[in-house]
Amino acid sequence: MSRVIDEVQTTIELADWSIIGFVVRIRLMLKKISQDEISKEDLMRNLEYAAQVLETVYIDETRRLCDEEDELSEVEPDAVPSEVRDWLALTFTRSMSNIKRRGGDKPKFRSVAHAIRAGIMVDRIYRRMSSTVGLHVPPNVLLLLKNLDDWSFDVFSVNEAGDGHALKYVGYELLQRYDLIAKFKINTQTLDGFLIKLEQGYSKHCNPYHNLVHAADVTQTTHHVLTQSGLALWLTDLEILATLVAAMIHDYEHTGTTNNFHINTSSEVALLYNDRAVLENHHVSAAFRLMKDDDHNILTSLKKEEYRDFRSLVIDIVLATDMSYHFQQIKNMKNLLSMPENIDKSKALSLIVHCADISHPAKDWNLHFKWTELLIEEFFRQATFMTGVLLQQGDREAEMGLPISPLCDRKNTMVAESQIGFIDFIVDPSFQVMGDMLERVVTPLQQRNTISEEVNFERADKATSTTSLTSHCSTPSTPRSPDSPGGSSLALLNNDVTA
Ligand SMILES: Nc1nc2c(ncn2[C@@H]2O[C@H](COP(=O)(O)O)[C@@H](O)[C@H]2O)c(=O)[nH]1
Ligand SMILES: [Mg+2]
Ligand SMILES: [Zn+2]
Repeated sequence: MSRVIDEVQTTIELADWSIIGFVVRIRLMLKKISQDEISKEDLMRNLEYAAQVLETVYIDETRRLCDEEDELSEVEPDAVPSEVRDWLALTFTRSMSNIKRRGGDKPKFRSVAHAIRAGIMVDRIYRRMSSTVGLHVPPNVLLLLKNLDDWSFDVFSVNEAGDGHALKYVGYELLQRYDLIAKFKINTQTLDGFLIKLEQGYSKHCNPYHNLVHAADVTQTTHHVLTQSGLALWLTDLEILATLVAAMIHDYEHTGTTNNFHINTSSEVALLYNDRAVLENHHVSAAFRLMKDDDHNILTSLKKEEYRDFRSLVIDIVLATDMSYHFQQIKNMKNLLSMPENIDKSKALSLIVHCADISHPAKDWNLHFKWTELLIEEFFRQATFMTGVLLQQGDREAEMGLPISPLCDRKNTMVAESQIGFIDFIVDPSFQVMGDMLERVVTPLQQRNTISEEVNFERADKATSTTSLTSHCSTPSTPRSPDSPGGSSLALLNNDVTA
């Protein structure tokens, strides 16, 4: 048996890459089919490729083994799972019979043994590949994820359909759509572990609002802005990864209490971070600590410099979600926009995530209403960080002789009025500035893109009169494809974008 395994191992090494490519293609196809995203031509091309790989592997394997003794007795057919056996029957039987017919012989028992060995080989490869192939996403979640590009994407439904794993599914799907899992060689098991740990951190304090659903919501909204504005087209993969990860972790291990509450009660974290951006410092620090574990380190393929840039951008973005920095942030961006200088990349991305963080009042009424109820509930019933006793923050503040925080007094809070204030003074101005910033950054790039495309069209027209027209629109509805431009996106923003 061990000799058979050794042989299979050798074959795996020889056939590894073509089979890996084949398995990945099959998995991708399955996913695309389930999402109705594959054309007939693509499907046929991929099936043709799969058939070629299988035939080549089979023929090589058969040739290599044709002089050996029949070793079926050494192979345990039970070791081959039924799906693999079914698949073998469908795929290999015809090739085998063709080969046999060519030789004029009857099919030999040995061929069956080879087929079973090939089955074991594929099964082993599949098992090894399971750490790099996709996570299992339930079909009803997949269906909902079709709307992932929408402004009013219903993250609550995804959470429900996904058994409370909205962050895992939204996070995974987005990294997949931008092809970041492949580009940064992120091991799927590690990613799974990382996302699960994030979800656990978000669930630590049972917050009605600052939980994993909010993190998924902010990540999806960030994605919407990046893609619908066209900004993603000019970002590097590393910058997109950093922005999405920053959105995912931006409230990690939120205590369900405000920064002011931490400061007023001299909590451990307030002492640790000297009353400055207390929660935000904790979110980002705890998340990087998590990513230091081998089992949760999704950044293993990053070079030293890449890691440094990634870390710096994530820290900037998360710290900028501190609401006490809001007015300063808006003022700084307005100043930048009034000057001809380039827009700083980290400031642009920080503003996008900050806007995503306060975006629910700009979404469908049902979503906004739900978020508001949850936030108000959290303001009312704050679990204390230090004692674990469930009390209203307002009650605790009264008990401790502290002034009661705005919106934390269940009896005296006027929800509608305070929401109008929040929308008029915080949300609306933020979105105005973000719109101006996006216009300033994206428009010149779009113009340049259109001009260069027109030049290309003219050239192409001269070369051939049958050139088909393609879209000039540079605002994508889905993330850019792996081979679209973007190698030095933010360098472009920094160096080239002026008023
Ligand atoms: N009064 C309201 N405040 C809101 C609402 N939605 C969000 N917020 C505030 O913004 C911050 C966002 O930062 P986060 O990282 O903590 O999520 C949040 O804490 C609230 O203070 C709202 O509808 N009304
Ligand atoms: Mg926060
Ligand atoms: Zn938040």
